[in-house]
Amino acid sequence: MNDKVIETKGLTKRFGSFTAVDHISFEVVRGEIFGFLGANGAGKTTAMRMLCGLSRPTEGGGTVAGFDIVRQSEQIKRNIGYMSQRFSLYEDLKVWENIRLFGGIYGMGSRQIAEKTDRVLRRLGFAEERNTLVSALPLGWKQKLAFSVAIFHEPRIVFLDEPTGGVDPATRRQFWELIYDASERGITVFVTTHYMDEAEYCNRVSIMVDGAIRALDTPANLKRTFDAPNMDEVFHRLAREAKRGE
Ligand SMILES: Nc1ncnc2c1ncn2[C@@H]1O[C@H](COP(=O)(O)OP(=O)(O)OP(=O)(O)O)[C@@H](O)[C@H]1O
Repeated sequence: MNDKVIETKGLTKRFGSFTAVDHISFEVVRGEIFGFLGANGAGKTTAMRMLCGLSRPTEGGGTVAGFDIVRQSEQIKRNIGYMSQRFSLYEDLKVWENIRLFGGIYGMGSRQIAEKTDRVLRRLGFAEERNTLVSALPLGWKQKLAFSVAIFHEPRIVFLDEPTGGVDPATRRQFWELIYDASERGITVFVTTHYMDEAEYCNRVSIMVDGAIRALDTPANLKRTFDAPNMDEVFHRLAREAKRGE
């Protein structure tokens, strides 16, 4: 089995004469937690949309979960998980209804969904909240539920776009315990974040500056290379090079 869950070569996106993503090439392997960092406007969302089969590269290409991002974008959409702060759960549906809905979208049968729902709710400590409307849950709980829903169909990879925006460090750590669980089960996690404590939790981190990948390594190696005490310092040193304003 191919251990590479993402492989890109020269992946590029231009909007007119503006190059939003500029020839990025990298690989991510099975079970890896890969942090995708960059200042506002660096090109993260544009790159992630291409990886998810939602936007066609202008040049270059790659594979995700074994599928070609240009020719097999439909298969990619069915075989990945996705969660963002902006798009996740339906607030006016109950906890179990959200799970059923997303399980169905990803093609799971009702029997399978029902069995797995119990397991997932128990694991989250949410068994009592099964019939609660999502709108009534605290933000940190919503995020944990949204993550569990995104991986409910056991995709090979889950894309997380700033999944923990707006929550305190203690709740973020609980969220990351779920990420580690998923990674131990072999699910690859591709995560964008603006929180540098989260960057420290990743196996490897890439930092984009003006559309290009400027650094890519483990947090420990990045700190050594840039002679910095923490990822915050590494990030700001590179982000300062950016020509694109906020
Ligand atoms: N559809 C589009 N048409 C023209 N320019 C675009 C389009 N989408 C993105 N851009 C530009 O491409 C650049 C990269 O944007 P992108 O949203 O990928 O950055 P980002 O790193 O995700 O930033 P943020 O952290 O703010 O979400 C920005 O300068 C943005 O204005």
